[in-house]
Order: sequence, then structure tokens, then C-alpha cells
Amino acid sequence: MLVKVAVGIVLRNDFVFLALRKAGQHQGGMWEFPGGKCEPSESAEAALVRELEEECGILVKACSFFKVISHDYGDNKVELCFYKVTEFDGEPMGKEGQEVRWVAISDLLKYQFPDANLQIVNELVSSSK
Ligand SMILES: Nc1nc2c([nH]c(=O)n2[C@@H]2O[C@H](COP(=O)(O)OP(=O)(O)OP(=O)(O)O)[C@@H](O)[C@H]2O)c(=O)[nH]1
Ligand SMILES: [Mg+2]
Repeated sequence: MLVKVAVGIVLRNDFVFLALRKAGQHQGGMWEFPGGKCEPSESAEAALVRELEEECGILVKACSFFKVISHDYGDNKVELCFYKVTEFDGEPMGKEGQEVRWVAISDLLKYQFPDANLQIVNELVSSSK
């Protein structure tokens, strides 16, 4: 089954907000852009707003669609809808106890991401140069 996921690239100046996926989760131990699965009949944008509030405690004020990436992990097929989040209320945190940090975009390649993120990460790093 294909799982539709909304993902937020939360930006502030030249930094992006990352969270560490917990050991028991799919792709546990990898860094991620916060987000999560769309509910049935929920738009990706609505899921993005909901997930960023649930996971990071921020209210998205402005976002722009970036890219859709489909990826087959074998155990799990995902369609990731990436959004750049440029304005938000509140200070993002690991609301579910996950480790989080602001990372300079130029340092992103030092972090391990799920395979589905590699193209996006490379594009972000290239555009920061
Ligand atoms: N949030 C997020 N998920 C990603 C990224 N890259 C990536 O492959 N995924 C995959 O997208 C899928 C769904 O994401 P999720 O686990 O955050 O979903 P969720 O918040 O609804 O979690 P839940 O199922 O525990 O309620 C997972 O299979 C995860 O491995 C990413 O950058 N961010
Ligand atoms: Mg999630």
C-alpha cells in the first residue's frame, strides 16, 4: 500500500529544523524533516499543519510546495510531499520526546537520512552554495 506523507522543511535563515527518528520507528535512527501520514481524505497541506503542530508545537503560517518523491522501501511504499515552511508561530521543539536540532543547510550531508530524502537533501545543499 502507498502511504501519503506530508513533510515540512522548516527554514530559518540558512538553517533547517531536523528531528531524529526513534529506534522503534520505520527508518529509526535516521534524521528527518518533521511530518507524518495524511489521514484519509486529508489534503497534504492540512496534514503538514497538523503534524508540525503535533510533533514540533509550531503553527505553520506560510509554506510552499517543493516536491513529491515516491520511494519503495520494500516493506513500505511512501509518497512524500515536501513543503518549505518559511513562516511559523512558536519555537519548534521535540514535542514527542524526539531529539531535534537546527542544522546549517550547508552541513546537511553530515546527517544520515532515509533514502527517500537523498535527492531533496542534495538539492537543498546545492542551492545553499
Ligand atoms: N516525517 C518524515 N517521514 C519520512 C521522511 N523520509 C521518509 O522516508 N519518511 C517516511 O515516511 C513515513 C511516514 O512518516 P512518519 O513515521 O513520520 O508518520 P507519522 O508521523 O504519521 O507516524 P505514526 O505512524 O507513528 O503516527 C515513514 O515510513 C518514514 O520512514 C522524512 O523526512 N520525514
Ligand atoms: Mg512523523
